[in-house]
Amino acid sequence: MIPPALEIRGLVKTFAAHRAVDDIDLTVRSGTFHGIVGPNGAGKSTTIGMAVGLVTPDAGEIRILGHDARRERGVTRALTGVLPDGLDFPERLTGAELLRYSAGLRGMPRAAASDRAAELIEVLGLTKGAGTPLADCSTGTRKKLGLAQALLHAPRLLVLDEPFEAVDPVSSATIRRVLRRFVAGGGTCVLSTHSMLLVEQMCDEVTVIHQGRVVAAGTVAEVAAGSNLEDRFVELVGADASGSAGLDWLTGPR
Ligand SMILES: Nc1ncnc2c1ncn2[C@@H]1O[C@H](COP(=O)(O)OP(=O)(O)OP(=O)(O)O)[C@@H](O)[C@H]1O
Repeated sequence: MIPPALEIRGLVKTFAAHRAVDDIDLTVRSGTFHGIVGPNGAGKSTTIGMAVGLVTPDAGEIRILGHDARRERGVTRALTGVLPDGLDFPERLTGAELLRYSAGLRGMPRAAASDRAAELIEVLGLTKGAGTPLADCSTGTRKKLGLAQALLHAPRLLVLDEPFEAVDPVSSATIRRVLRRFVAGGGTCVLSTHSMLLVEQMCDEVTVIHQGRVVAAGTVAEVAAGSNLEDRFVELVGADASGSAGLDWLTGPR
């Protein structure tokens, strides 16, 4: 039996007195698209960061395709491609240099890395970004370069933190096609997003996180529970009427 692409048990992370991730369990089946959703500050990025080794957990177990992420760090790192929150890049490198640098860090043969990088640059519309220092690239271009970096070594598990944020609709359509082909070819993709439409269109399963805890998980239809996902999400994370009162200085007659 194929092990889950990602299996998280009892994950905990506390920042000062704030428990950002509070005993999270999460299973991502191999060969699926899995969405992680939750309001701002819910703990999505912290969970993803721990899953891929960028944030140290206080407690919990993480397995990637059956391998213990702590004890078999080299193996899990090779199996995983990551688009992290924040995109902390070496800012003086150009996009093409970033991809060469990443390939070098992963020990990829130079010729293969160069061919793959050229293809990713072409497919993702990164010709300009490839020759521009990262510091001078637009937010969307940086996102696409981050995605190219995550794909370059042909991982089996892709973990993407808000991959479509700031990306234009044409590039977004391209990225969706690439990701669908990746999953159709047996890969697994986990992504965090604020777009319920995206989850409905792309994901097989979804996990809803609220205040550091999983409040719902299952197929998109199961979580939506007969409603549309957006309405169900608002219900799950506590619908309120913020915005309908106050601000009279802004909304009243002048
Ligand atoms: N390095 C840190 N130091 C202190 N607090 C942190 C740190 N990283 C995250 N937090 C806090 O942990 C909580 C969860 O943050 P996280 O970024 O995981 O949420 P998120 O669900 O990804 O939010 P968003 O949708 O706004 O990106 C927040 O209250 C945040 O302020």
